[in-house]
Amino acid sequence: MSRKQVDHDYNLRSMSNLMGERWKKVNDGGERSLIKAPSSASISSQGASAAASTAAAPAAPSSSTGDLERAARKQFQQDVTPGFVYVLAAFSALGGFLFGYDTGVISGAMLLLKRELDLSALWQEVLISSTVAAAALSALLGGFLNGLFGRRVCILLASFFFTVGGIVLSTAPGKEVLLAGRLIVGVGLGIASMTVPVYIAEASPPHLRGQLVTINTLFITGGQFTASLIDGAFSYLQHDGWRYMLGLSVLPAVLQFIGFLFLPESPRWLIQCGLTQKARRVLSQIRGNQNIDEEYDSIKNSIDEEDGGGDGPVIWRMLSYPPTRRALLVGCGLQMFQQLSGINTVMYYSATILQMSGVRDDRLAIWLAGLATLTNFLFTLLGVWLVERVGRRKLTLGSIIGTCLSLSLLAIGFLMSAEHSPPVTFHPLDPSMANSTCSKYQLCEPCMLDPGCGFCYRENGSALLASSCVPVNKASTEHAAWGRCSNSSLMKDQTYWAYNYCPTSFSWLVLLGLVSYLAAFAPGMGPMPWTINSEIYPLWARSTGNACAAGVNWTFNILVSLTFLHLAQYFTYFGAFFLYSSMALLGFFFIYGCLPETKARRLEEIEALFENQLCSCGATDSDEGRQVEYIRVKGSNYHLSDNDASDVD
Ligand SMILES: O[C@H]1[C@H](O)[C@@H](O)[C@H](O)[C@@H](O)[C@H]1O
Repeated sequence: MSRKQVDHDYNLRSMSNLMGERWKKVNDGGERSLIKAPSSASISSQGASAAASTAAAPAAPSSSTGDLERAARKQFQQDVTPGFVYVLAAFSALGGFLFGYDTGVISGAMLLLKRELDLSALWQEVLISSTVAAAALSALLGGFLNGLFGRRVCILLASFFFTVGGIVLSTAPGKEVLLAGRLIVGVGLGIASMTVPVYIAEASPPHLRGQLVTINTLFITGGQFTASLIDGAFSYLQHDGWRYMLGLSVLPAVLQFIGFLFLPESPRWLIQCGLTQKARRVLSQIRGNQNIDEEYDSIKNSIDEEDGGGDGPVIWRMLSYPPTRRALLVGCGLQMFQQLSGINTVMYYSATILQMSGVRDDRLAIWLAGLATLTNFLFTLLGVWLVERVGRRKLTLGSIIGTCLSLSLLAIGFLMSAEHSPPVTFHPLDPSMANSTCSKYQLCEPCMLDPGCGFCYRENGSALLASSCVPVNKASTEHAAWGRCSNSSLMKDQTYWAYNYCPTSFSWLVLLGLVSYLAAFAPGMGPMPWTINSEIYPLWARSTGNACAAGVNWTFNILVSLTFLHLAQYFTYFGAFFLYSSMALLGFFFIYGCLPETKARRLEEIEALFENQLCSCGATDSDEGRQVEYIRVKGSNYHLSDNDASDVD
């Protein structure tokens, strides 16, 4: 957009972003657009004086309002967002894709791995959780690396780790090397998960920031969906199928690495490092050679004004400076509640839920579980669409309340299934005469919840016949240790082995709960914790804040996954899902009270939103977006780069 055009047109959008900071001086004559100032404490006084002048100003004649609207429309058409920022976001979000792929693919790969490498339950657990544990630690380290080397180098580093990890995994001769590969991938995951949202947020124009950062979560769920397809496809390859599953991640990783050799560093990080000329060049490149004076000055000024909260390590300064302390609490709280709402348990458990609903074939259940990842993906797309329309706060609140309700539905579904649990009617004798606890159970429910037992039954129409509770085969949970269900060739005549579910006529309720859970969680609670964290910290605290929040996400991820089966064993599935539902309810109150709206604000404005006491947001729920009002403007040469703050009279 040329400077000349700016001289003669009104850029409402830019003004909307600017007016939170100051009123622009204009010449005599014509009309003036007034965007209500944000209502945070620091800016409200300006807003108040402006409102007073609005009230005093005579209403603009409708023809002038029409001119203003036409001018604004014209400006919007000219002010198209350059495509480069989308390219940049897409290449960065490949990090999100790898996040989703690498966390999702392991469940399918494990089915083959445990057979081929004869893995014990402990090794399976170690291989699955090592990646998440490594991610938790490296996310924390990522904060330090981000500050030191910049976002671009960190993304290059993450894609390097993903590539090396993928190669190690696909060529691993044994479980020890597999573990090394999983750890390497985990390091990449941690760094990518905290860097990518920050990089996208710092490069995006304010009106698109939420949408572009949310695309990263869309890529995460896209990665999870792709992983479930690849798992399904390669599960037919009994030999070495897992090598392809785990190795395919190398492709997007290499693509991202090559892309980032050409993509620029974040302009905000460059300014922070004093590389101002380079920052200008990069900003201009990202904005498609539009006039960047005003944006550059605004970033530069706010960085110059930042005092960084005093001396000492960044985390200490963040904790001792109230606005960043509050932002950190909100950011980490959001990530914690995201995981405590049980997303990864629900996703992991979807195959079993489907088996409860009558899908008896294991492979079909794996394919259908892909439907759950597809639902998660599609509803994240809805989040991308909604985030700039309804704002982060409303989206997150709506999502968590839906999540809470659908978790209750899931819990009720499990409760009804347990209440109508089929009885054990047949007590076969253990050939080894060992005294198994399984023979004690009178119902399917407690039998299925005991990790050592499973339910073996015959089905005739809707009737269950000769149902027994027998010990599970220690080497594979797919079979019983002995008897009718010990061998697939014996499991004919409609004889089924249910290891972690019970046949039930209430499965539709559970299925309904699963679908509504994903539909509610995916647009808000899935992406918003990442999106909001990328924008709530001032630049000096951004890497550290995101590192801590990502660390909290990964830590609670592992905590929830590792405790689920124990929870289910002690409190039943009903208890476990009811607990997640209560956590979501707590999360609702936390978000209602503490999360301010950050939509359309400049990153540099957002610190002011945390100046008030924590948990005062619910009381001032009005702080959502800006309103456009009209008053008379004197003259039409409002200038974007005119930074003098002598204000409108
Ligand atoms: O935001 C993501 C997303 O919602 C994923 O589906 C989930 O697996 C991750 O744990 C979460 O951080």
